[in-house]
Amino acid sequence: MVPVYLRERKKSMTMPGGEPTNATNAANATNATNEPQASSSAYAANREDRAVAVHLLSGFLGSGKTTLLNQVVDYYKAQDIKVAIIMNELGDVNLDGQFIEGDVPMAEMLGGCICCTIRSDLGIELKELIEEHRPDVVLIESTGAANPMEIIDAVTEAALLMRIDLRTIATVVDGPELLARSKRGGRTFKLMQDQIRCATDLIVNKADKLAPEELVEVQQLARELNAFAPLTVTVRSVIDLAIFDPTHAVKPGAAPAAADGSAHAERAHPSGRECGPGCNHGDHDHGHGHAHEHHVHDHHAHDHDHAHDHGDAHDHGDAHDHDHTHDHAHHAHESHAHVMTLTHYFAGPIDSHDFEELLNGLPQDVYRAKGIVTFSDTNSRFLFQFAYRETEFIRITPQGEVHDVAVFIGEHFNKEALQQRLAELEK
Ligand SMILES: Nc1nc2c(ncn2[C@@H]2O[C@H](COP(=O)(O)OP(=O)(O)OP(=O)(O)O)[C@@H](O)[C@H]2O)c(=O)[nH]1
Repeated sequence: MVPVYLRERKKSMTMPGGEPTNATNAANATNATNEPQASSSAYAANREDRAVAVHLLSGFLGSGKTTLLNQVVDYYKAQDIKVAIIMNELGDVNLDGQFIEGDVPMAEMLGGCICCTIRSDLGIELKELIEEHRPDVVLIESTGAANPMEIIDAVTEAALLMRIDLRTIATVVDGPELLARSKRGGRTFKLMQDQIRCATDLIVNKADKLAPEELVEVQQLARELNAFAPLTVTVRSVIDLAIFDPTHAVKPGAAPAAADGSAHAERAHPSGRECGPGCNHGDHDHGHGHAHEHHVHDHHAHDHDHAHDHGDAHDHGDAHDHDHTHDHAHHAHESHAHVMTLTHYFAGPIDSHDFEELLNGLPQDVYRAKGIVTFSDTNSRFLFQFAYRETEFIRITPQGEVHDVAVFIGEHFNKEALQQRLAELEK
């Protein structure tokens, strides 16, 4: 048995697209070619005078955030726009970051989630990154388990310390997974809903895995949660990257024109753009420049709204959080405290068939895994990606020292049993 996909790693992480559905074709047909805008070089020349644009990439585990991030990085590099990255992983290793080219400054925030356990570090990381590297743009890729509202808070708080401008909250929606979770309910579905509500831009990804009628259903679901954000249906997160263009003007205190050219209402998001009705920041009246002063006083209101925001009858995870003095970080953590990780470092090469068998037999509760493995039978190293029962193997030739490691993410799975199975592979 040969691994499902074997592909040579390209220099960039951008993946080739799958077979798009008709709907995706239609959506992508409206996309621009992602050619740099003419004014970008002039923009780069004036970098000392401006606030640093910050874009947040949100979306559930394995939805396609890194796939998007790699495209955005390439887009910036082609325009001489200096980009820096903050990558946050629940596990102890940053596998995605290993394939970002070395000249892109990157801060790794590992072993916790920036929306709760290491939230206070985000401002520090941002400040250090900006002071040291003076980027034009910072991309923040949060963990898929993060509640974006908390990250928005952290970024806007950081704006008290430095000139930054939160422009975009792009939420990548795993189309098939959203659909499946919408039938089951539960905390993960609630988290996905929060991520959609807070988006200024919605990217409904993995359209290649949806039948046309399912695609319609997913779009309706997303639209019910967030009627304002421009929505693009994608395969491999391929979108019109103009929303990330730093010359893409954002009028202070108001939503800019959408990527599709439509106008937005005046209700202000911390990014200056529009978000869904359940996103508490819609009520904050944040605008660029003066938004942040108001923000720190609004935490009680935020907690209050968030705690009462139970669209999901099955979800009792936050039910006790009605106490307004409740700690912010703890509160955020409640929304994904059920998500757990296991990081395993391999002692040596393993058999590819045995490993594939292990992945295929993972319990349903493990919904994401990724890592680097060396196969004894193929004598090559591979990056593997396992997202919702689908596995990809990509042949890699890492530069420098890279460990063989696997990170598993899921809910209440039996860590010991999995650890034992992994150990057996090494025998
Ligand atoms: N079939 C299909 N697979 C996709 C698509 N987009 C991304 N993938 C695959 O889904 C897996 C996860 O993609 P990533 O971009 O790493 O997802 P992520 O959101 O960054 O994942 P985390 O960092 O773990 O939260 C990878 O194997 C991708 O190649 C898509 O449109 N269709």
